[in-house]
Amino acid sequence: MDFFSSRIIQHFLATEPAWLLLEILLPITLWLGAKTVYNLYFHPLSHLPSPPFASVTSLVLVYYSHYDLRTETLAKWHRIYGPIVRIAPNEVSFTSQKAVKEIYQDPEMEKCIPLYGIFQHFGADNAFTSRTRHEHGWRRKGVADRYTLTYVMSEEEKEGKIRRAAKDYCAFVENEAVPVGEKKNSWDVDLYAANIFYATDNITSHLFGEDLGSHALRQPPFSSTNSVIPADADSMRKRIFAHYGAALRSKVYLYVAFPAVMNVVDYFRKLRIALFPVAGELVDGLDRMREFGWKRQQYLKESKDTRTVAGKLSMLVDAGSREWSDEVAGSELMDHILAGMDTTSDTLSFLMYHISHPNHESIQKELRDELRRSITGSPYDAPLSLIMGLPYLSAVIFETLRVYTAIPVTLPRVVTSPGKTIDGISIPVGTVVGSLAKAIHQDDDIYSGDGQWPVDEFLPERWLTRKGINNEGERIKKMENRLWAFGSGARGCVGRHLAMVEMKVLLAVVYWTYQTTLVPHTTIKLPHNQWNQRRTFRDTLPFKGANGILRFTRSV
Ligand code: HEM
Repeated sequence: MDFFSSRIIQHFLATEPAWLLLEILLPITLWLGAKTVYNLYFHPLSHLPSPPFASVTSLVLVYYSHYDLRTETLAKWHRIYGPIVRIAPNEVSFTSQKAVKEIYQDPEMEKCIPLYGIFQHFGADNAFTSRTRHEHGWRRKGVADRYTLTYVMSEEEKEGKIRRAAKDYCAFVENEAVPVGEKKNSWDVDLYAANIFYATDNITSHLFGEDLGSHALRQPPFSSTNSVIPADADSMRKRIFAHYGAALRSKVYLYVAFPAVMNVVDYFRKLRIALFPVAGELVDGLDRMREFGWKRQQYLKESKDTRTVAGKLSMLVDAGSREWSDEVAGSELMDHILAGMDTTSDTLSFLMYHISHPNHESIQKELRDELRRSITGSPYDAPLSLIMGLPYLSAVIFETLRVYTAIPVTLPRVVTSPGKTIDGISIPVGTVVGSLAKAIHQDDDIYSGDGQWPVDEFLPERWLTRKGINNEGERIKKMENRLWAFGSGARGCVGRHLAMVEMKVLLAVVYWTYQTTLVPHTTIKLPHNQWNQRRTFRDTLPFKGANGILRFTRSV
């Protein structure tokens, strides 16, 4: 070793700097050149269409991701290059229905780790982060029965928790938002706050029961000496605002582009958690939510109320099953909290913002007319089945999920079995493949109604049956089947029915009661920076630079 290093040092001292530089740069250049030639001409994916440089280096995608342009760029590439695009040397994006089926319904496809690993909690995987179908299947089975449409509907019909949360929402608007004018019928509302409080109260009450829910919209209805039950709504609100840390989540693209490097980063993250379990994670805003979930789960172990998701999981832990432990159950519950907060509230925010714009007044009017026509008494007491069946309300939500998909990005999977073909193309083991809702939802054949409704416009009427035209039911069924806002296959969204019930109930109550409009100028200072910080809002909102305030005026 000494001999070797002294030879290197001698060589280093004896060589002209220019030559030295050449000696270093030449092998690097040759290596890069060889890799470029390989990627362009000899790689098994080299025959696929690809934008300039994308098939040579992942840095092209990293560049677009860094500037929040990845999703838009991929959708554009698909428009130019067709349904199969090689978007990086080792990554292919697909949009056809056949491909989506072959990727997301194939149990041998694995989740792209370490990307999904960053959603682990308490050092444990959950259904969402599980890599293989074996790791995923039993976790999903443990919770799935608490999220079927029948279960969600019958719980709501019996308990009315979601409708109570909608009532809390209106109380929040009228008691806590900023009043406008003298008439006492108009309020300027921090839309992000109202919607995320609503979504969080709902998912936490579904997971832990109403008493142990987050109570962010209204003060807890009772005083309690139990430290698990929040003493006031304010502390919960602060927790919610802080949950979306800048942390690793905003850099997810690095996990796909540089898995080896991110594996090292991940190793140290896991080491920290292993050394300091639970408390080791209490380092950012998200950890305060973790603390919230963990405490409730521990508390619920005593109550044995198996109607809630947490109660059901406690039962599985108690039953001594090999797989379920406190940490695994905690990780699952925590994932549901996070998965149920932003997605549902962002969708609501996009929708409400869109229909509050002066150009889209007619959509809001049509929605209100339908609600006023159909719901005769108080909207809080309207039968759930009536709300769920309203065609225009459904159409507006479907169109929002299509145009402003809360998760519009690629859902990456890794090919693990040799001989895999997708859309007729043979894909080597180790390739990252995926699809993205943003591109799928632009499918002209499915969504344009033979050119009547351009796919890049927000037109709820595409979801309604036209009079005097045959096969309208079939046309709409096809659109619903192609709608990919909730993903698909065994790993598609488990909470989709809960989300749909929450959204329909809130929109029915709000648009029965109020008219909402944009507020171009406001002096209100928001107690959070979500409108600037979050990629979803920065990229997706129809009104970039939106101030986040919506005016609610009681309808006469
Ligand atoms: C509008 C609202 C929602 C949207 C757009 C949405 C979207 C999605 C999507 C696209 C996936 C698939 C991710 C992937 O394959 O990588 C997913 C998975 C998931 N979602 Fe949702 N979601 C919503 C609401 C909810 C709610 C309310 C919950 C409450 C529990 C929830 C829980 C989950 C879970 C646990 C998974 C992982 C499922 C698994 O891997 O087995 N989501 N969601």
